[in-house]
Amino acid sequence: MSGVHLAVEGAVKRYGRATALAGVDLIVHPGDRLGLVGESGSGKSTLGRLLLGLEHPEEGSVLVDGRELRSVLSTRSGRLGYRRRVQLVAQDTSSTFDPRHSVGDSIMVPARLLGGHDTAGARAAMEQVATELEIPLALLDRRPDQLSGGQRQRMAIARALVVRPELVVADEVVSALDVSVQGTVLNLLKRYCREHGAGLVFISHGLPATAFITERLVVLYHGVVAETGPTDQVLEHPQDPYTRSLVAAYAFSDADAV
Ligand SMILES: Nc1ncnc2c1ncn2[C@@H]1O[C@H](COP(=O)(O)OP(=O)(O)OP(=O)(O)O)[C@@H](O)[C@H]1O
Repeated sequence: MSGVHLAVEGAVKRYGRATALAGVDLIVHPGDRLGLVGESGSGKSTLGRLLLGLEHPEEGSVLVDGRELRSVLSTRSGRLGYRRRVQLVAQDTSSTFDPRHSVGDSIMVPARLLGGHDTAGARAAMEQVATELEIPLALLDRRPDQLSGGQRQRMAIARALVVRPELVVADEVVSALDVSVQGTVLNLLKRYCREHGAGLVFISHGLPATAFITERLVVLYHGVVAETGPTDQVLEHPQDPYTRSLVAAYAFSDADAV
């Protein structure tokens, strides 16, 4: 796997009068496990959508392997290629799965469309990824409403990983889960990235989960990058006042939990 190199340069994104991103620079190297943290409204999800090419900046650019993402996505083959390489796992699994179909059927859609598998190949790819994610195969026949939140989240990860993406953008994927289930989901995601050399952009409010799974942190504050650096370094020696307050709150809630 060669890996995806993404560069965001001077990205500005506004929604009406709200400025979600006010000039953001960011590089995602192949195989990077990067955390995007910051308070609600700081622009994390917007930046994630820019990386996925679901939206484009009004100013500045997003480059994939040195090419403008917008132009890569302008052709059908470019879109399919990029969707195969870069996959989103969202928190809201209700939009990931069609309530009328089994989750297995939904997982086979990208396997066929993006992975190029026929039906038998898509089934084999699905069963392989389910096994990797420790999903009992019988659960694949269930509809989404017949699964627990944790099971559904794991299925959403399976749907993203079935095409063997080189980069996974995970937006608040564990925030709604019990702490015990969070650990399992984080471990499975981390294992995929390690075993396949895949990159990860992990968007989260939760510093403990982000610290566990990432190697580098980008702290967003009001649509700008307040601080960036190796995860351990940022958490142990935060330089920016906002990062300090974020880390202090984390240390406090950690002490609280003991
Ligand atoms: N589709 C949209 N329409 C209008 N405003 C939006 C839209 N998406 C984001 N915003 C605004 O842009 C700003 C950044 O939002 P964004 O969702 O990127 O932040 P976030 O850090 O991911 O927050 P959260 O953690 O709450 O998801 C906010 O002020 C938000 O209200």
